[in-house]
Amino acid sequence: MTSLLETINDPADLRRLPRTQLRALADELRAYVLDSVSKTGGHLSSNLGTVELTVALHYVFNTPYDRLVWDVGHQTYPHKILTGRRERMGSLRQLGGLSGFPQRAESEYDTFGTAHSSTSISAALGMALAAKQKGEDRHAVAIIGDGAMSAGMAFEALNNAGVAEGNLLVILNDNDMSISPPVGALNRYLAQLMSGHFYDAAKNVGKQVLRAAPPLFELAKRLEQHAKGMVLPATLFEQFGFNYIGPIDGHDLDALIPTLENIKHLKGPQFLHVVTKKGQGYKLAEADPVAYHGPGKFDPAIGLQKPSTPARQTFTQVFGQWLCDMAEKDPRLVGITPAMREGSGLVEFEKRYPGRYYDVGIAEQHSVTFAAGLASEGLKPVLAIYSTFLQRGYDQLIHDVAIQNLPVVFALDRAGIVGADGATHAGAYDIAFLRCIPNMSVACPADENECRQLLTSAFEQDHPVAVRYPRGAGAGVAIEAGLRALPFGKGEIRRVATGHPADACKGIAIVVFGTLLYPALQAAEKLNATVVNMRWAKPLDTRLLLQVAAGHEALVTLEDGAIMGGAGSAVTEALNAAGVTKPVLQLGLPDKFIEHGDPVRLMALQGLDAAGIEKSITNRFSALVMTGRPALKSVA
Ligand SMILES: Cc1ncc(C[n+]2csc(CCOP(=O)(O)OP(=O)(O)O)c2C)c(N)n1
Ligand SMILES: CC(=O)[C@@H](O)[C@H](O)COP(=O)(O)O
Ligand SMILES: [Mg+2]
Repeated sequence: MTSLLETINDPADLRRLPRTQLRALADELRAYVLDSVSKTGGHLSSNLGTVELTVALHYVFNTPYDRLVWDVGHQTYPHKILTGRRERMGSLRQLGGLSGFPQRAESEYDTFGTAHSSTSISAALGMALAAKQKGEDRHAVAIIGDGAMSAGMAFEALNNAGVAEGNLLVILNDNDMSISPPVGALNRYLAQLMSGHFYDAAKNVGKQVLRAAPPLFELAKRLEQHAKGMVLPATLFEQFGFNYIGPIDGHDLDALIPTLENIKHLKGPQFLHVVTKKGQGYKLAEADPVAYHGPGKFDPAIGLQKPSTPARQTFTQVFGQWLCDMAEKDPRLVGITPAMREGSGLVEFEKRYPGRYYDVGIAEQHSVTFAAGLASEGLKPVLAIYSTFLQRGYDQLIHDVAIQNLPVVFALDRAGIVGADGATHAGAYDIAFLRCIPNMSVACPADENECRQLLTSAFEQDHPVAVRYPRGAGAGVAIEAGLRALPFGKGEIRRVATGHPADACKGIAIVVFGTLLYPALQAAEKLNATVVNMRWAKPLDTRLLLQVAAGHEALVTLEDGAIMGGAGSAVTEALNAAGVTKPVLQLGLPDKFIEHGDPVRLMALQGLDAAGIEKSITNRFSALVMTGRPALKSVA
C-alpha cells in the first residue's frame, strides 16, 4: 500500500491534502527521518523536532515562491523530503549526494545556503525587501533556533528588520537546546520576565491570534517549563519593532496552521515563537538530544551503542586531555568554547574545572575578544574553536588579540577537509588567514603526540598562537603523558633521501606542514625523497628550510589547507627573500570549494593521499625522480 508520504513529491502535493491528513503525514515523515538518518548518520534530534513546523510551513506558504530560510539548516531533512528529495535521502552527506544543509544548487526550495548559524534573518530580510522593491507580493520566512538566536548577527538583523517594511516572518524554534544546553544571561533575564507582565502579555497575545490553541493552563505550564529556556520576552521583540506572537506548541498542527494562516495576512515584521522538543517522537533522542544531535549510523531499535573496540584517540580527545593536564599545572589556564563543548572536547574540562570553563554560546566574535579580555588580566585563555567558525571572529583576532599581542591559544579543531559537513565547515583557510597577521604564530602538528606537545609550546608563549588539527583520529602514534613542549618555531628532517653524497645538491625535498607528513613519508619511500616536518607555518624555520633547499634540486610543499596564501606560499616567500631560486611544487587544497563526502576519499580526489602526492611529484620532476641526475625538467 502506498504511504501518504510517498504521494508527496513536492509541496503542491502536500497542499492538496485535507488538513485532517496532515497529522498522519507528519507521523510518517518523522518515521522516515529516523529510519533514514539511522542508516546514513547525520543530524537527528533537531530534524525530529521540526517535522510539524516543516509540514505547516509548506502547507500554509506558497513555497518556493514564498521563501523559507532555515538557520544553520541542519534541521532541514523534513524540508528536503517534502520537496522532492525523499528518494535521495540515502545519499545524505555522501560524495555526489544530498548536502546536510540547504543548498541553492540542490533545489529551488533551498532558497538560501546555510550551515554557519544565525544568518537566516539577514538573508530573509534581504529577500523581503527585494520583493518589496520589485513589487512582488512574496513572504520571506526565517526559521531560527534558540541557540542560533544567541549570536550577535541575529540581533544585528532583528535590529534592522524591526524597522523595515518587508513581508518578513521570523520563527524562533525554541527547543531549549543548542547542541548542548543553551547558555547565556538571556536565560536569567527570561526567568525574570516569565512571571507577571510577560505572562499576561503572552496570555493576551495567545487569545488574539490563536484559534485552536492548547488550553491556557498548558501554555502556562510551558512558560514555566521554559523559565530557564530561551523564551525571549515579547517586550524585547516588540521593542525591536516586531509583532510578537506566541509561544505556541510547535508540534501541534492545529496551533501552527491557523496561526501561520493569520500571520500571513498581517503587515509588517512578524515574530512567531514556537516551542518544540529536540528529538521529538524518538524517546532515546528526547532523553539525550545531545547524543543524537549528529549521530553516526545506528539501530533505532536499540539506539547508540559504545563502539566494541576502543577507537583510536581523536585529536579532539588529545586536546581535551591536554587541557585538563595543563589546567592542573597552571591555574591561569581558562577554557572557552562558543557552544561546541562536546565537539571541541571540553566535557571533562567543564566537570573538573567548572570555574575556569566558559561556554559563551554561538558567539565566536565575542569568544575571541572575551579571551583577549581574560589574557589582558594575566590569565591564559585557551579558545577551543573549529577552524571554520574562527572565521566569524577574524576581526576580533586581529584587533583585540594580535595588535595587543595577548597570549591567547587558539585550539583550531576541524582544520582541513572535514568531510560530511562539506565546504561550509572546511577548515581550509586558517593558515592563509592567520600567518599574514603580525604577532600570530601557527603550529601544524603532524600527529596526536605533536599536537599535545605543540599545544604546550603554544601555551608557553607570551603572544597569540594557533594550533591546528583535523577532525578525527591521526596516525595512531604513542602519546606521551608529560607536558613537554617542542622547540618554538622549529621543524625537523624526518627522512633523508638515500644514495646521494651528503654534500651533493640532489633530488627532491618534501616540506610538510601537519598531518600530511605520513602520506608524504609513504610517497618519499617510492621517490627516494627527503621529508621535512616543518611543524610551524609561522614562524617558518627558515634556517632549516634554506639548509634543505641548498641540499636539493627541487622542493615540494605539502599542507591540508588552501594552497593560495598557505604554508607553501610562506616557503616561496622565504626562498625569494633569501635570493634562493629553486623549483617549488606547492601541494594542498585548490582554489575551489570542496563538497561533502568521505574525507579520505575527498583528500585522495585532491591528490593529497600518498599515491596522489607521488604522482604529482613524478609528473613535475620526472627526470629528478627517475634517475636522480641533476637534469631538471624545464619548470613551466
Ligand atoms: C557560526 C556557527 N557556530 C557554531 C555552529 C555549530 N552548531 C550547529 S547547530 C548548533 C546549535 C544550534 O542550536 P539551535 O539554533 O537552537 O538549533 P537546534 O539544534 O536546537 O535545532 C551549533 C552550535 C554553527 N553551525 N555555526
Ligand atoms: C550543524 C553544525 O554546524 C554542527 O553540528 C557540526 O555539524 C558539527 O560538526 P562535527 O560533527 O565535526 O562536530
Ligand atoms: Mg535549539
